Amino acid sequence: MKIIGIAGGTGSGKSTFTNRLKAAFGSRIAVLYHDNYYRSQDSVPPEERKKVNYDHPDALETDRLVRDLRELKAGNPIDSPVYDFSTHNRSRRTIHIEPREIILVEGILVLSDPLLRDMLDVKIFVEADADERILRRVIRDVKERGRDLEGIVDQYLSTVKPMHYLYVEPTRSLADLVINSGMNEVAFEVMKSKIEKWLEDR
Ligand SMILES: Nc1ncnc2c1ncn2[C@@H]1O[C@H](COP(=O)(O)OP(=O)(O)O)[C@@H](O)[C@H]1O
Ligand SMILES: O=c1ccn([C@@H]2O[C@H](COP(=O)(O)O)[C@@H](O)[C@H]2O)c(=O)[nH]1
Repeated sequence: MKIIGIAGGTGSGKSTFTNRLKAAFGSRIAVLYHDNYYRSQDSVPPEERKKVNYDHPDALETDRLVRDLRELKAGNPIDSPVYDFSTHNRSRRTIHIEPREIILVEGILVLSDPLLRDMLDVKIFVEADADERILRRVIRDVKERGRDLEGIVDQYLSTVKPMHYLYVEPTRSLADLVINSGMNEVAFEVMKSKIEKWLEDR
């Protein structure tokens, strides 16, 4: 089994790149989203949840993600948690994931944790200018994550931006490949060929 990590700032194009690879290989690839491993906020009142720093590594249950990857590597299926951004909380649902030859792991901080990073066969960092990333985030968070403009701006300035420069950006230098867009055709072809080769060789 090969594990590919896809990191990068919010709105950089990680999901775009991940989804393109997933679409090319279908059920031969499984995807684990680090976002789904945000900690449960059951004990935090709904109004307080907005103030949590979701861009600090401690907000994520990365040790569970590492355990789940180890299970998949050992040939066992897992039940991944599912996170609901509209309520800032883990949902009651889980996603059953069977072991696959290729696993993609996507999230802003997948290159930050040493245990997780050491499990990755390829480390990718997707970059994009900060202004483009925040503009994309505004549109996405309003349309898909039930947010309002004021809340997005407050959160961006208080936590998302400072944490990006503290924890996300420094992992760029740990990547094997730095790509300038999730739509980058050359990077897509390179990764597609690499995955095809892995699948042929097994
Ligand atoms: N190169 C691009 N050009 C235009 N829009 C893009 C590009 N990359 C991503 N987007 C759009 O920006 C939004 C955020 O991209 P996404 O891949 O979800 O980012 P991330 O997963 O890194 O947060 C999505 O609506 C996506 O369609
Ligand atoms: O309850 C939450 C949990 C996370 N976030 C934000 O999500 C992004 C990471 O997701 P991307 O898809 O990479 O943008 C992170 O910057 C957190 O701030 C949230 O808003 N609420």
